[in-house]
Amino acid sequence: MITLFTHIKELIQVENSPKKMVVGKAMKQLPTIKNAYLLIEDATIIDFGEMTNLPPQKPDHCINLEGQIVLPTWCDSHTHIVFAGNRVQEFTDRIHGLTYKEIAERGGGILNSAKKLQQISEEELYQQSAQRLEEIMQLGTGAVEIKSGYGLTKEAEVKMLRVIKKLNKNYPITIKATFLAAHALPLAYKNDKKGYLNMVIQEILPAVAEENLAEFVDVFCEKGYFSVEDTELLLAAAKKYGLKPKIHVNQFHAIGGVQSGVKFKALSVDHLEEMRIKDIESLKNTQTMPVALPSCSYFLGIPYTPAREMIDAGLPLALASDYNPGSTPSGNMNFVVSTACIKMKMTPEEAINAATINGAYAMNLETSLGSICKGKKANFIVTKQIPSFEFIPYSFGNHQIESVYIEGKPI
Ligand SMILES: N=CN[C@@H](CCC(=O)O)C(=O)O
Ligand SMILES: [Zn+2]
Repeated sequence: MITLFTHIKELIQVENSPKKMVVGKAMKQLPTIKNAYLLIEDATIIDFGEMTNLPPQKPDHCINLEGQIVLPTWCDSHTHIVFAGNRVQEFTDRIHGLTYKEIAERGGGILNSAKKLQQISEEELYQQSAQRLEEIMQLGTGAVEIKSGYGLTKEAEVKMLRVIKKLNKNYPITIKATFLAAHALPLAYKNDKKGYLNMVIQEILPAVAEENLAEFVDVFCEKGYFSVEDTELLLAAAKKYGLKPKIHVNQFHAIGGVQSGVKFKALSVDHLEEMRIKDIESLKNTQTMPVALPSCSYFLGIPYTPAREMIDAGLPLALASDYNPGSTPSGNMNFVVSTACIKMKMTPEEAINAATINGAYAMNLETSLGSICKGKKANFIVTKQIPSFEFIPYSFGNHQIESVYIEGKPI
């Protein structure tokens, strides 16, 4: 079926041939076409251009989008949306003065989520997670990465990853799975980190690979969680199974995780709230995408990733939500883009590049998503009637979405 969208006020993030990512100064450029048309066939973009150049067409459907803007759906490259219940109690504890670290040391935090997740059935976990997935699709997300890491036992990690696989099968949104058993040290291994890492490497990793449950591997490389040495041990083991690293680094402390990421050719290094000059230097001229998670900084009241410094130094940057029950109970990429502009001083052009094409790269999806390009998936957002694309981040806390198309169909 062929659908033609006409009189689009502005078609955002267009490209003639797919690029890998947008880097440094180039992030200020956001290619657009005013008064545009967009032609899709089933799930694929087949043409676009200026209305004045529209070739004669006999589409099955024709939709007039006068006054409305069209942009690619958000590519959210870092989430933990498969989780059980919530951690609202910790939210109020933090208001009363406890820190994220203190809560974790009391057995709250990731271990609290792991306990909840271990207790519920795969079906119940699927239902809760599907609800979150539907919610983010309505908010304009058309591709998402989801991590394990609230299981922390073989059974529960595999349960999480099977839920991710089932979501991928049942929903049109593109989903990538990441294996994150090294997210926290479970109570059963409280004084035996080596034992836990051995168990992850010898028992869980082969099971995950056997069922083909993940494409990426992640480690929470942080003081009090996993050291650089632990991280490298795990990345090396995962490499044997073909899992590419996407790792949590520099959230609270800069301990060398960025350098490990670069050394192991990580697809991305994520968080980066604490960046030293040498961390920025290490990322230059590499294939590793730095990923900022501004909603996490907002919710925890921790520093924002120094986006300005990083982009001005010539690095690319992607933006993602980090949707999870502890540090970011929100998967709203519209809010992420606004917050990046307001708090990190990214321009709207930079933020949109970061949340579309660079996010796609951080999931290995840049050839099929992240821009309006012939042959790419017809995943796009149609806005309400708004004055300009800058209005999207400007109107923070609201969203300007009228409809979301995933694989060519409105959802
Ligand atoms: N920092 C590690 N992992 C998650 C939070 C996990 C949690 O608190 O449940 C994050 O990316 O912020
Ligand atoms: Zn995370």
